[in-house]
Amino acid sequence: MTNKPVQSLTVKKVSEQKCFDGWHRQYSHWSETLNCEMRFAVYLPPHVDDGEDVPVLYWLSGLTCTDENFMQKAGAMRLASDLGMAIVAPDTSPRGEGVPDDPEGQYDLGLGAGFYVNATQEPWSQHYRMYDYVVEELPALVEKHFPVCEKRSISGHSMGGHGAIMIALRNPESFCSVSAFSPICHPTDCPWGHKAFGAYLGDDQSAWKAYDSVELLKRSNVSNPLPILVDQGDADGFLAEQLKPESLLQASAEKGYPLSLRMQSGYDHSYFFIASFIEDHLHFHAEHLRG
Ligand SMILES: N[C@@H](CCC(=O)N[C@@H](CS)C(=O)NCC(=O)O)C(=O)O
Repeated sequence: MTNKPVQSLTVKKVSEQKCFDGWHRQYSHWSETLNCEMRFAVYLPPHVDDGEDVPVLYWLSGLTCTDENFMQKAGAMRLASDLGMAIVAPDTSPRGEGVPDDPEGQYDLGLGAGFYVNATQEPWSQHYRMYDYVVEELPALVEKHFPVCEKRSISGHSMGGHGAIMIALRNPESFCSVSAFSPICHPTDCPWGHKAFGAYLGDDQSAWKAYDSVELLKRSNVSNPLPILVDQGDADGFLAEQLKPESLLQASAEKGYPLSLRMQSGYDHSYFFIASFIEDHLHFHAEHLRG
């Protein structure tokens, strides 16, 4: 049994490294939303040591990741330090004893595969509420414990790219900009989405649409659109079957919603691709966070 702490919204520092004059830290905390102990990572630029409140970029990772993949592989911290931007990277699912996993042990359901939705089906619904965690609990924790201002942007990769675009389209007032690498653009129309949404949300596919970026874009308000930047490698092995950026592009064209989709020649699905373009994304967000 997990020991549930009496006080919510408390955090415990579990690691700390100085990096480009700022700090990379990991924190653990009890999540009321996910009903388990969680860990997240934060990069704080040197500006916070001078008493400045900084804007935050939330980063959502893909299948199999934890809070560590982005921080260790993307190479984002040098520029985040220069730009005075904090980065917060949560885990990709609830974790720990009593949290169910895919009965078949596959990587694309259960642990490491929360898909940023609120599960409604057994056995998932007690813990798999990553939508509420990212939209509500995590920002509340971050804004309570770190010297950040209320300016937020969001980005992510693959399953996390789906999470970033979907969450931003559902909460446009909460973010200044959104970007994604290789996002799962249309989860209601690909095998990863069918497997996860079927398990977490049930067989009624009308319930899936609330978490599908293409469906959300079709229904979005274009009068004040959020800036969206998407990078996609054309040598990505998941592109045709799972990612479907052409569906997002078509919805944005039909709706008249501005979207910048850049196809990048020769790049695959890995963090080598993310590392190659992360600085463009940080500059993009910095521009909109400043505005
Ligand atoms: N090839 C992986 C598929 C999962 C995958 O490619 N995960 C991506 C996100 S969808 C990732 O970022 N992996 C971790 C890493 O590269 O550090 C597998 O079969 O386990």
